[in-house]
Amino acid sequence: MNAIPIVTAVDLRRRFGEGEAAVDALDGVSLELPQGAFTAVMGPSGSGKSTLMHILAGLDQPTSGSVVVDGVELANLDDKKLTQLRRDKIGFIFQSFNLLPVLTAEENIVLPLRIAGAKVDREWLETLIETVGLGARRTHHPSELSGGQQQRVAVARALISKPAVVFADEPTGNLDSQSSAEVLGLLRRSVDELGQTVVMVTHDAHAAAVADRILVLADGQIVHDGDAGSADDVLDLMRTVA
Ligand SMILES: Nc1ncnc2c1ncn2[C@@H]1O[C@H](COP(=O)(O)OP(=O)(O)OP(=O)(O)O)[C@@H](O)[C@H]1O
Repeated sequence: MNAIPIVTAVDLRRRFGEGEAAVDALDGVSLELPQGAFTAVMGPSGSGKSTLMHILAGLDQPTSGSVVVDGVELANLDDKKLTQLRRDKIGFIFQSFNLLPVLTAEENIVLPLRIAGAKVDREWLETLIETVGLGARRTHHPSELSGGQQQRVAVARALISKPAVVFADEPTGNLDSQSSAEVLGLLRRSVDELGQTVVMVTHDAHAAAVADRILVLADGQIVHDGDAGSADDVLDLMRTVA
């Protein structure tokens, strides 16, 4: 594993609300995500997983603490520069696919580049379409695709700009087990074959076992950080720490 951190967070705190109603969603989280690693983030509902992802991806600001993505301190960026950084360096995959229904699979994949006014690297597009196994369905619209196929389009869309890091928030949450396995296999290959850095929130031990490393959050703090191991190892881990 390459040791260069693509994402570094130091003492992140995020408080929602004020006074007696205040919730500390993150309560002092520090971490480094090395390049070319697949990290799963687990933990009980309400432990701060989504809040952490949103802050690492520049979608939400911490109450205190710092985030550096690919050498850039997010707190130093104005809105325009932050939007640009998210566009250039970060890919997202959501539970609900978030594809545009009026666009074909291929048009959805290249949409981030079109929005940015950036040129489409045709060779890379072909590689991605091939890798995600959508060659025969590139002109289909999302309504003509299965959930698994839609999520594969979303994975290709997240990778099209060759981002420094891909954040996936429960990417298999809406999929059956076979489609889940396909999407997880795809994320795994993006790490192994393309050197992609991937961070994935999941509740599923089988999904987490595909990662290299597992972070477990509880009450806004990291309570475990270690190698992923097998699905049974992950289940044991969740029983003991969360
Ligand atoms: N916008 C908000 N306003 C107020 N409280 C919030 C907000 N977002 C999150 N919280 C609170 O912060 C805590 C952490 O929420 P978060 O969504 O990060 O947890 P999670 O681990 O992702 O949960 P889940 O697994 O259910 O998605 C929770 O107590 C939640 O109610």
